[in-house]
Amino acid sequence: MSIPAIDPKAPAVSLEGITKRFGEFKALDDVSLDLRLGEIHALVGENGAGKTTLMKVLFGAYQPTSGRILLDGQDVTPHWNTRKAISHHIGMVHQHFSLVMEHSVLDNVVMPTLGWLDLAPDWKKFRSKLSELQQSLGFDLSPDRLVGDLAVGERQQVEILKMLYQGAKILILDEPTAVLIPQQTERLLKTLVQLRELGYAVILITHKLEHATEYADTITVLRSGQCVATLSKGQASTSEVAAMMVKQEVATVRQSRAAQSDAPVLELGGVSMETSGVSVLDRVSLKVCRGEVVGIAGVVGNGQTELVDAILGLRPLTSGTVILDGEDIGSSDVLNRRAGGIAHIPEDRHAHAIVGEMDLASNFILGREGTPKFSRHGVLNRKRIGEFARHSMAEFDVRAQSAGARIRFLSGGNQQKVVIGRELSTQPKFIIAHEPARGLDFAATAYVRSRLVQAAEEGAGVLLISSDLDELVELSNRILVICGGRLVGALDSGHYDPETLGLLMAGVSVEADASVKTIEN
Ligand SMILES: Nc1ncnc2c1ncn2[C@@H]1O[C@H](COP(=O)(O)OP(=O)(O)OP(=O)(O)O)[C@@H](O)[C@H]1O
Repeated sequence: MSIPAIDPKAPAVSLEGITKRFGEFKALDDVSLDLRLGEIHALVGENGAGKTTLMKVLFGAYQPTSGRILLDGQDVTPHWNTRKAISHHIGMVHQHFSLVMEHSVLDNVVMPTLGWLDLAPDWKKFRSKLSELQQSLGFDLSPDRLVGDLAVGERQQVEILKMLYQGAKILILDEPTAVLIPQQTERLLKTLVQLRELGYAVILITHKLEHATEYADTITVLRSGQCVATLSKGQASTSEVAAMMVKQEVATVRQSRAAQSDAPVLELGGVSMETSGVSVLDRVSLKVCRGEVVGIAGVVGNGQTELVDAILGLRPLTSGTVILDGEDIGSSDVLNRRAGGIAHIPEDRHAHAIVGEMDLASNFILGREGTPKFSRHGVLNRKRIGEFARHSMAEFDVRAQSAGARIRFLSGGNQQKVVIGRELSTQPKFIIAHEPARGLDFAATAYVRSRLVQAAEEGAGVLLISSDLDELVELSNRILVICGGRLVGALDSGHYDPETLGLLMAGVSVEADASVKTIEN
């Protein structure tokens, strides 16, 4: 029997007329997409456009309501599921990694491939196979390290290794750069290009449109569950793709123009913190005044999370003072600090900001259930909570079926908008915004940034902690640089030189002019 030649141009996967309903709601409406081996295919669209849902259909996590999934021309739709998808060489890295933190890199990569009957697994062989795989990708993870001890970029490498080890040739990555710092992002994109050269097909769900226009061979644009364009490389510019994605006007973002007062709304004096005897914050002193946005730049893991914990009262200080609006709040607990006017947009919404099983309305008032606005004599005023939620949904453009929908069924970006809406609607004196635009599409990002500036102009002080330098430069009236738990530099607006910022972030001392203050403790 002769072996049929494979046409490299033929689609490896075709999704034909996929419709997906959740109850009455149509998340996907007759969407088609062809994916070829040896291509990077970007999938772009606003928050809630249906990108993840479409890929979950391909990965077998959702059954389509109608439409067909074709692999090499064969209809595999009936009873399609994740197990079958993996056996047909399809792999997916979700927005939230599915790794076992207490297990090693080797265990995480190999275990999913072991069956119940593998009574004497050959770990030596697995180890060398993993090592070969790492070499071919230029990864250098110790197989014995616990995944819980790895940085987020390294965990993502484990997810990629896991997919490839399982034999995936069609790789789906859902917003892989959302959690990465710029250097890691560049690294990941290089890996994807390398995989394309090796003949793999990569589907890249992304809000970074420049990544789509620069790296993808094909771009599919989704809007409100429909495919509005399929573009070849070079066919559209980043701003043209952006225009295809949105219906509404995109907010313009600029720095706060509020008259800068000298009265600090938040003041830290010599704040230090230790974890198991190791210094994680070292004599941090800073002031945030009403009307200003102060940016904190730093490589992730240099004390940003601890800084937030110190301000919120989540962990004890070894020394130092925390003053809110002239009042020493060092001995107040978290609830009292929040009641005193601190709002917090946390970096990890799943761990710290939403309760997935609760509905949207309950999430909109989380932490304020007991206030007179929403309850009386311990009984929740459901009508008022519902009205408040519907009003907030409209104001913050949260797209969901209703205020009664469980929040875990919302798209990632819409969940983030709920958190931001909840925190800003308390008219706080001081806002800690930690990676506020993570997972948001570009229009929502612009909107959230403009709302933070608006909050500052209305009199709040904002501390913006971000790994996105563009965001810091765009919004901050001043930028402070944190490295190794210490503030090491302060830059004034108009003097944000990326090179100086990068050097300070890396802990390298710089020759500074008057606009850059290096901070010596
Ligand atoms: N299991 C589910 N039940 C109900 N509705 C759902 C479910 N999964 C997704 N949806 C809805 O389908 C729509 C599309 O969601 P999806 O997660 O695919 O969007 P997305 O384009 O990936 O957005 P984002 O960029 O914010 O991640 C959203 O309105 C979401 O609320």
